[in-house]
Amino acid sequence: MVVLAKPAALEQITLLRPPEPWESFSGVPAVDLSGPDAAADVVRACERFGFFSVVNHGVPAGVVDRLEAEAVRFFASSQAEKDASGPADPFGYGSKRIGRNGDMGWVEYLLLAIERDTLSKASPAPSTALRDAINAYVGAMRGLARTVLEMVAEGLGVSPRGALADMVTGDVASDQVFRVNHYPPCPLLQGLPPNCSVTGFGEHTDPQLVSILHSNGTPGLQVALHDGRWVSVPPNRDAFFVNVGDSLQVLTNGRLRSVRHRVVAGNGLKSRVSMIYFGGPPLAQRIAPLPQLLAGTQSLPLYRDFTWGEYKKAAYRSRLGDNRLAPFEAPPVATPDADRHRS
Ligand SMILES: C=C1C[C@]23C[C@@]1(O)CC[C@H]2[C@@]12CC[C@H](O)[C@@](C)(C(=O)O1)[C@H]2[C@@H]3C(=O)O
Ligand SMILES: O=C(O)CCC(=O)C(=O)O
Ligand SMILES: [Fe+2]
Repeated sequence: MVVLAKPAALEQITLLRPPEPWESFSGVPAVDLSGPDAAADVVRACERFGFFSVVNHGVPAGVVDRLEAEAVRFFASSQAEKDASGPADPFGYGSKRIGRNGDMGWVEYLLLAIERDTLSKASPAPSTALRDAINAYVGAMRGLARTVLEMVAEGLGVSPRGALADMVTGDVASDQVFRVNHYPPCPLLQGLPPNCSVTGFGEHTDPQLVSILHSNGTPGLQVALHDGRWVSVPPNRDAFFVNVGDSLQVLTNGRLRSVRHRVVAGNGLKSRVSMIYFGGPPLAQRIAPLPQLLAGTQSLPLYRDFTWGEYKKAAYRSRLGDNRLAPFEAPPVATPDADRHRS
């Protein structure tokens, strides 16, 4: 049988989205990390949205600006130069294909593995300047991830305060990933109504504990609220955005829920550039509802125990939009009432 490759133009047309209202959401919680109530504010934001921005975070603007400038330089280089760092499998330069299972987006990216606080030697090194800028940035993101996870533990009453943070930034080498995404303006949208868009990065949840995102001033990120409504997140160059990931959902037995999010590329002239640090634990880390959060409550564990390595393997076999936690949910407990109905 001859299998015909899907023509590129067709692939692009399937990324076109029907016109939709772009409701810019003013309700994204902004947590002041230097404030006295930061821990409680972080937990409240995680419970309500699984998503929030942080300000007064202590990350020098120069670290962010330097990486953004190097990233822009990399994506502006020739296709042959970029392809020399690819294909992303999973690490390296990728264009339009996201993951290995058929997902596509109007995006090009660098996906890189981090070892402790530097770019892994196995990751491609596009240029020394980019590598140095990434290392400085990732060092800052590890610090921010630590602060946020310590605040989550404190706000939830989990001790020690470093219990969650140590999973990502502790002594044992953890599974951290770093991604720089570039969403160029899409020529398919020229001449279409202004509320038309293309899928930049399809809807999904992040598998790790937390992800920390920064973007330039171009909008495009949308998050799903708990009532299912999708809203656009106004960009803020001075802030970082934090996503609760699937693993933190399990560790907190569903009290914090991972946020579904996506990126749409609109009809504007400006590219969107985003950089995201994904804080995952060591492969052998057991992921299960924390006993401290179950003690003294009527709650049963909603998930069975698994290791991050098992979850990651399953995640990388899934499609972007899949509910990756469903196969890890605990089987329903038989109650006398349920038994009566069965007999
Ligand atoms: C389609 C996929 C891309 C992804 C691996 C997966 O099979 C499902 C999860 C995806 C995701 C989403 C968050 C991060 O961007 C990412 C690096 C991750 O850890 O999980 C991507 C994966 C990827 O791009 O390879
Ligand atoms: O590029 C963005 O703003 C978000 C991308 C994203 O969600 C991801 O890479 O997992
Ligand atoms: Fe994501």
